[in-house]
Amino acid sequence: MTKRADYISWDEYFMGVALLSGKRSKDPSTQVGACIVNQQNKIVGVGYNGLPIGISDDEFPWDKEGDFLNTKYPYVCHAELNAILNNIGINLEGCKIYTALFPCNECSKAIIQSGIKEVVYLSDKHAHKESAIASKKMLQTAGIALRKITPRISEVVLSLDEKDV
Ligand SMILES: O=c1ccn([C@H]2C[C@H](O)[C@@H](COP(=O)(O)O)O2)c(=O)[nH]1
Ligand SMILES: [Zn+2]
Repeated sequence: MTKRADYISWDEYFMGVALLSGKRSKDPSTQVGACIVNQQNKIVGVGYNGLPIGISDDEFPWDKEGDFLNTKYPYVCHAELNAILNNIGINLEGCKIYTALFPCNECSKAIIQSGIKEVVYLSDKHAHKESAIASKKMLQTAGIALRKITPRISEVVLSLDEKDV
């Protein structure tokens, strides 16, 4: 037998893990997942956007508009920050972070401080916002590589049917 040719690339694998993690998010508008990978291509942290531990995602708002305190924005812990905080207890110096959405300025501060050296992202849908502009400025000044990926495949289908294993 010859080996499979249609296996997914490292980028597709790690972005896929980030996206799968994002499926845990309760945010009705934007589900973000992030996956941190070390220099040996080992996953060392994952996260998604969600409320901090102990804060009920049924009691706090998920609205985007209205009075600030009645929106999700002051409460949600972002995917990239969660991935950093959830890491397996190592120094993240030299790691890469895969994230579905280009990190905001607050996540970028945490990325820089943690020693992560590359940000790999899929969507930059908030590029026009001041937070994204500030974020790029900080990441570029800090010498962090930014790479938008365009996967060869548009989806990865996962069957949970035991017969497909
Ligand atoms: O760096 C980021 C930026 C945003 N998020 C999360 C925070 C929110 O839950 C959504 C953004 O909501 P919109 O409805 O698109 O404004 O994404 C994140 O995890 N990381
Ligand atoms: Zn953020």
